[in-house]
Amino acid sequence: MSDLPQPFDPQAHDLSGDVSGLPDDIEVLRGEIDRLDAMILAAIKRRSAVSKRIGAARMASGGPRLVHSREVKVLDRFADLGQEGHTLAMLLLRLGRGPLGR
Ligand SMILES: O=C(O)C(=O)C[C@]1(C(=O)O)C=C[C@@H](O)C=C1
Repeated sequence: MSDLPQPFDPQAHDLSGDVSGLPDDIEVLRGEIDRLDAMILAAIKRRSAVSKRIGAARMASGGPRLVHSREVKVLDRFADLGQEGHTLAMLLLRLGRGPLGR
């Protein structure tokens, strides 16, 4: 096995929306939320770092800082969460590209 970090594999985790198998125990349910928040935070940090790497690589080869078509794809991905999904996707894009206008 390589020592290189492997791409995130969502299938290695139970991320299904069906929570009917969980017990009606607030402590257990809170534990699940804590576990998910830790994963979400780690995933957001990793996404931001990967996004910055792409931006740096693109700009190093003379490309633009932003790619509108890719941003539209990201926004589409979150569309099933409605307006909140749009807001969330915009926040993810902002975290990855850093402050604009500098
Ligand atoms: O996919 C790219 O080309 C990226 O630079 C990544 C990313 C993103 O965070 O998803 C960031 C900035 C671009 O405007 C579009 C998308």
